[in-house]
Amino acid sequence: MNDTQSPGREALINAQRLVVKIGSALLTNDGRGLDDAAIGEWVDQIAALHARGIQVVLVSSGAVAAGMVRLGWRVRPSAVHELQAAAAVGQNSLTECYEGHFARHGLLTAQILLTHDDLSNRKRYLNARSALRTLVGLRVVPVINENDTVVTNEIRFGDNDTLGALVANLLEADALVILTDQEGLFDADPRSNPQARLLSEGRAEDPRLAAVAGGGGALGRGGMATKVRAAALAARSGAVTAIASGRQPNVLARLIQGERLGTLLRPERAPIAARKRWLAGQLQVRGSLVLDAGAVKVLRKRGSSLLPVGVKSLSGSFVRGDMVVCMDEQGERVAKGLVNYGSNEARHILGKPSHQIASVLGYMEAPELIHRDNLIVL
Ligand SMILES: Nc1ncnc2c1ncn2[C@@H]1O[C@H](COP(=O)(O)OP(=O)(O)O)[C@@H](O)[C@H]1O
Ligand SMILES: N[C@@H](CCC(=O)OP(=O)(O)O)C(=O)O
Repeated sequence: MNDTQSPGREALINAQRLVVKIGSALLTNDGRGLDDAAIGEWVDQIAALHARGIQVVLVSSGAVAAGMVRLGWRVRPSAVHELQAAAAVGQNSLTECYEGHFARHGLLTAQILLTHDDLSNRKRYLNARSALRTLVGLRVVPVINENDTVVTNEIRFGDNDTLGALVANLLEADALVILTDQEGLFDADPRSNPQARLLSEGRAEDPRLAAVAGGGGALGRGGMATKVRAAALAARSGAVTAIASGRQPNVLARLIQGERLGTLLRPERAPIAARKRWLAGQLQVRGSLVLDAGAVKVLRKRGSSLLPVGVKSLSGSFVRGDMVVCMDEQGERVAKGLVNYGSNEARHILGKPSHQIASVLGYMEAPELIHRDNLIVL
């Protein structure tokens, strides 16, 4: 750890998968339309993380604000149909803007518009999850927003903080980074309290945070209240949340280096424990593996990862990232976990030592079939 690193920020330093949310307050040049230069800089930062092998999924607001400018509207409408129209016009500009900037780095983007239904309906949730995982695996940067044009008032997330947290859950991201127009969460709204002090760290589920977090500005929607709630949601799957200013130079890389920037809100449980709890409750089982006695023993006694060498047979049809159940040779359930290889690939490597994976499959995704962080012993 170097001088600028702060203890407690290890979860960010080690993050392999990030959800970065950029808010309307930041994206839209004080209501003058999308801030193309600023967007270009965030894209440069995301591309730099990407080049280091860190997966980044972007949740970007700004459609309504950009659409308003294109339509020549000076005041944000309150009628839902007008907001929907503005979002439809503005989403085009937003997509175009990101696509152009990511193309400078040779990166593809994918536009994903989600509604509440997509994440609460089990089937659509799993579809969204596998589409996002596939895109990330293809090294495409997903750019997500709420599908404002088809949602009605009652079901809309409204703010993208909540959407960002749900996406962090969906992808079991290590961290949710919320970039906004303030340095972080203060002990009072700094717009109305110049004496307000920045809170550097806290627990995502601390009930006292809700009391200090107020509403949003003219362009943004949720303010800090929704960011604090988003941190609690993200914590359910073990993600830490950082709330920081998008105007800080190189903010993403600095956060990932562990620099004490913005506000860090940590999950109650250790990330791995929270993540396992989440995994246990959330995912549909797609297949099963039969383990030999040695593998059963190390899973139960040492909490080890499951290597292909300890697996005797498999059934079901699953893809990388799906949940499977592990059983002993007598049919007793031993563990559940997320596989690193789909059933078609896994079949070829069962019973084989990990150093042979690359020669059998032509590539190696990981030496283990299920990593211990993704494994729940039953
Ligand atoms: N305790 C607080 N600390 C910091 N900002 C706060 C706090 N309470 C309310 N706010 C307001 O939240 C705003 C950021 O939220 P919002 O306008 O929704 O932005 P975004 O579009 O980035 O989500 C700030 O500009 C600030 O006025
Ligand atoms: N989906 C909306 C985003 C709503 C919004 O402004 O959210 P936030 O940035 O969280 O305050 C849009 O693109 O305009």
